[in-house]
Amino acid sequence: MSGHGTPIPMTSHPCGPLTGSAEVPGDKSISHRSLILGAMAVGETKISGLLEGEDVLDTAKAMRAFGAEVIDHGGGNWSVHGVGVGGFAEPDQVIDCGNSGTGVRLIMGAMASSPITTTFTGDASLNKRPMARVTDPLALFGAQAVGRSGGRLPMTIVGAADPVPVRYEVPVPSAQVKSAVLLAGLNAPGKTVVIEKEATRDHSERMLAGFGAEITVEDTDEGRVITLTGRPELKPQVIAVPRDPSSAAFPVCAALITPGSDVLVPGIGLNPTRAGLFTTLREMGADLTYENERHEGGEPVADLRARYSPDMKGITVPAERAASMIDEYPVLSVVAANATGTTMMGGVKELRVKESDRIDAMARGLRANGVTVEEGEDWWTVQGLGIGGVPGGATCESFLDHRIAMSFMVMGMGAQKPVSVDDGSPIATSFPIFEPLMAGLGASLERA
Ligand SMILES: O=C(O)C1=C[C@@H](OP(=O)(O)O)[C@@H](O)[C@H](O)C1
Ligand SMILES: C=C(OP(=O)(O)O)C(=O)O
Repeated sequence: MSGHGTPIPMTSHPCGPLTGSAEVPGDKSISHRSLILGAMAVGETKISGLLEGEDVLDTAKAMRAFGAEVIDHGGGNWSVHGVGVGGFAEPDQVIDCGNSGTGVRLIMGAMASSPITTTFTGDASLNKRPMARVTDPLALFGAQAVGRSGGRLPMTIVGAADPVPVRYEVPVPSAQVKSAVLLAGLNAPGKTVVIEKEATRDHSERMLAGFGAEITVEDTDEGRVITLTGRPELKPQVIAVPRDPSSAAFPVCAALITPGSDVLVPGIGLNPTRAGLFTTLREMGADLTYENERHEGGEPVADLRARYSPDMKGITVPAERAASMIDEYPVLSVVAANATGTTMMGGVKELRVKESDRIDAMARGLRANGVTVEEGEDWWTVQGLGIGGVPGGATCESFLDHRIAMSFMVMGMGAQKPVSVDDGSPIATSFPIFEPLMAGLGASLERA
């Protein structure tokens, strides 16, 4: 798990064209959900293309601790023999979710309506992140939580012996909170209703329907209203995990800012609740096209083709697009530094409670490398220096945050001087093949 090991300092050198095909790993959000819902189904779920990053491996380990049989068949092929809704055993060990907010919050939801007690912990980053956003609604089901001050991990959840269904309006745009409530609702008799004012990624809703749960989604004046009927028997599924658009963002953005590049990123999930970055890049003038558009496993998929784009312009990113690209703002800010004019990113308060405070982490590293950044509580602007205009030459802190580390590695590829990070080890949480994949395209990454 990241944060427990030795830091890995890394440097990215300015490089020539990036070319070829970038086969990025499976989607992290869908991978977590496949394992968790597989563990709550009756029978064997088969998963191909699972992301074998540390975050997801920690979720696999947790599902074993709750009694599911989780088998790694090699090559991204996994099977999960589930124990059924309400069938979780009480783990006899602390559940360590490493660096993963998704892992810990979804698993808390999945166990909260069962009469078992579980203690959760994580690495130094996860143990700083807010958990009350999940334990508040879980208390409505009858679960109790005792954690550190400020609702932080380590934390013990005493699941509800007699859960009741709830109606809950999610106060922050968060698919993790929405999903935790839905997963808890699975073992509550009756209808659990979750309302979200802004649409967030909908993988849980899609996958619950796929597993045979009774779930409806309505767009109303109060927002998206999701209604789930509790105590279903979930039917095991065969799941092909699409490739992760949040990982695709790195080779795509690297190609846009590196002279002469032409990179194909095949088979990327383009669920509209996830594709905001690509829309934004196209609005900035990026030469980014969708080829071979198709549907796979109920999700829209395309091959992305990104070519060097010397004429990108700064834009105001619509605040209502934030949820559909929330993990992509760090790398977008690197592209913004290589565009002309100012890029304004508003409505992004959530960036401050990710693996790091991502506005602060990016602002520090961008400034150290010669880029002007202004920020407020829920917005930031990046002053573009034009293509190739980033001076570079400095070392950035990654704050145990994979997206920060990878974003600065991308920045180095198009900068005037190399860019370094103090610790690239968190990259393994979501994109374990980042270094060989980028090197295969022509990037020059070095471990110090
Ligand atoms: O549900 C999910 O799989 C995720 C939801 C998002 O978090 P929030 O729910 O905190 O916005 C996102 O940042 C995270 O990487 C994955
Ligand atoms: C925010 C992220 O993940 P998590 O919340 O699962 O730690 C991310 O992957 O960018």
